[in-house]
Amino acid sequence: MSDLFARKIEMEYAEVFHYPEFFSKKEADNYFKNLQKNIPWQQDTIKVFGKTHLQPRLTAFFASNNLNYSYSNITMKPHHFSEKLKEIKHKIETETQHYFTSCLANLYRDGKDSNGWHADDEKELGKNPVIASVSFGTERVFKFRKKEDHKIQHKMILEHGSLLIMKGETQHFWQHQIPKTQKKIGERINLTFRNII
Ligand SMILES: O=C(O)CCC(=O)C(=O)O
Ligand SMILES: [Fe+2]
Repeated sequence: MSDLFARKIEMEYAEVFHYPEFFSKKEADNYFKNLQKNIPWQQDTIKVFGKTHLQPRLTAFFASNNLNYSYSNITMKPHHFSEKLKEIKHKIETETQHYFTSCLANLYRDGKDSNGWHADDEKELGKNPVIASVSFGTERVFKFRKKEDHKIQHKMILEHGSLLIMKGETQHFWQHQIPKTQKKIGERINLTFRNII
């Protein structure tokens, strides 16, 4: 383990760790530019209460196996990991000693793009999934709320170059979201590494 600073977030029935400077500013700038340009971003349609909508962000899915990832009525087929994505994955694996097969990438184009309340609790992620979430570009608010009492919330900022680890029972007890904002803001790229078996 290196001497990277991490803090454990004080939330009950959760194991959440935040590394605000997992990548240096320079590394994060380079990754942002590369990923923005080279990821094959797509915008999917999702069905909510029988109505179809465009998803409020762009996404792409990568895996080292050929397993699809399905959520919100979407099934994503994996692309192969690029060398840059492999580099990022390797650094996270070395630091955390958790290993990942897959990565869901999100591009939030501006403050109107968002990710609604959900838990990453799909069966194919296993019982207590470890999810490693890296952020590049404009910082955004990230919120948790307790599944059994939506008034119990925890709010944090995910900075350029930061890493957030969610593990243990977090997905059983908490949902998370990236809310929309009225602010005039730029793009943010998020990579969530997962183990899909
Ligand atoms: O953009 C983020 O930080 C969160 C992404 C997320 O929760 C997801 O893709 O499941
Ligand atoms: Fe999520």
